[in-house]
Amino acid sequence: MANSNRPNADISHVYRGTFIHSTQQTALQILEDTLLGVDTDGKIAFIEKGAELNQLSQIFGFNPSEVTQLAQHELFMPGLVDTHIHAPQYCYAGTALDMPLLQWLNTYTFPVESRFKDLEFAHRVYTQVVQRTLRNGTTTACYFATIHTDASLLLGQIANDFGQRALVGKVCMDRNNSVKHYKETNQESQEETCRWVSTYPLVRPVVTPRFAPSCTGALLGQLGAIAKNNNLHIQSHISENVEEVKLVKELFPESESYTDVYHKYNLLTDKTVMAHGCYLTDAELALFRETGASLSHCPNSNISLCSGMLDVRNVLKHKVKLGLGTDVAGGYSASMLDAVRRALDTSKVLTIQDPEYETLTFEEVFRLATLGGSHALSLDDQTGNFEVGKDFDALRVNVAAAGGPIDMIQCEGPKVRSIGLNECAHISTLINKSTTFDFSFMLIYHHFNFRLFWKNS
Ligand SMILES: Nc1nc2[nH]cnc2c(=O)[nH]1
Ligand SMILES: [Zn+2]
Repeated sequence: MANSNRPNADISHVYRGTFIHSTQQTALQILEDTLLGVDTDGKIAFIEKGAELNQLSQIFGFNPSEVTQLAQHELFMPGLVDTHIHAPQYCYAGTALDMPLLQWLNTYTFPVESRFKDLEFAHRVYTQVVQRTLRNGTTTACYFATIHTDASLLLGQIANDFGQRALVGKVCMDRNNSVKHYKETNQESQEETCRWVSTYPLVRPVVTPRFAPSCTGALLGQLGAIAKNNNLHIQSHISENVEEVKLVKELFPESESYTDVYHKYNLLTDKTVMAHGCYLTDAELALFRETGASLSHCPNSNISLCSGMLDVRNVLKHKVKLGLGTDVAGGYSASMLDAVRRALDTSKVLTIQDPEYETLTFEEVFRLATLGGSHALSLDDQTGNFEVGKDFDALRVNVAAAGGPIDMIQCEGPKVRSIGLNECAHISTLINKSTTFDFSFMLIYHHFNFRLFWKNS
């Protein structure tokens, strides 16, 4: 039995069945007939083989008859981590994808985001995005809100009330020549960020310069200082599209690169997550690695806005922390399962272009959507996989749920070793491996209290 267990913990729940997750060493580990104990604080107290039941029940003082046994077609996997999503943009997700980034921001995004001054409207949209992402299995989300502090506070409150682990950023921008009413003065942005940081009650605040073109150097420097003085997370966008990279060169001629702009203003730290990075050079990736900053790969958005394709293999080679993001509404789907599929698609397109290119495996992308995301957000001490001491933040998956998206086909054949389910709805004992998946979920969280959500939605 592993000596990392915590025998003094008070156990509130014990589950027995199949657990799948990622570790640093193994992209997808399948633990069959496994026992996992959760303590009264919602933390994992032990994870052991089913055969150890009697011994564990004595050490931890629980009754073996109270163990929750998963059915044959059920499994637990870690909650999905969306490392980059714009909560206000959920209200137009799936529309308005007919322009490249900078025109798209000016034409659709800024006018819509300016409406979030209206708290009633914000409440409606933010409730919907939190509920929807939870239903899709996102138990941790790193949100951009808008420039409005009170509406951003509301988003944090709503995520907390529904039990979603959230990082939330009040967007900062003191530069906007196209939609002039949707920006702050430098002083407002600074003062409101400080108010945001100090009044934020529950969920973690993130310092959020929208991206370099929306901020003056002065504001970037002030935000870097606020993050440093309060040891805060930072999020922004980088090198998403060619025109944007060119614009940054013009706006910040003294900087060596886009990455250098953020670095100069102390915005690249081991608590920074930057979305996209499609056009980063190897030297810029090395700077990410050096500073401990991470990237959020948002493949749906990159394709939908015709921005580019991230070479994930190269990012991994540079040992830069990497998670997946939906980037709603540049990405049209609020589902991390979609992000998994699009990440695989993009990788395969890169292989079509260059047959030597080492395509990502399903297992690697599963890891990006779970452990990779928690690592990218510096939350890997709390979530991302099933390790003793982490929160039990899990999805209970029933692949045979009545009315669910998957048909079970029983036939003779090799045992399924890989949890890769096809959207066209087969998991059969003949399919050894496939690339995409769709689940019937039951979400179980223990990170605040025991909460049970949307059964099989
Ligand atoms: N995809 C995307 N890129 C951005 N760059 C700056 N703002 C945005 C945004 O809202 N979405
Ligand atoms: Zn974005």
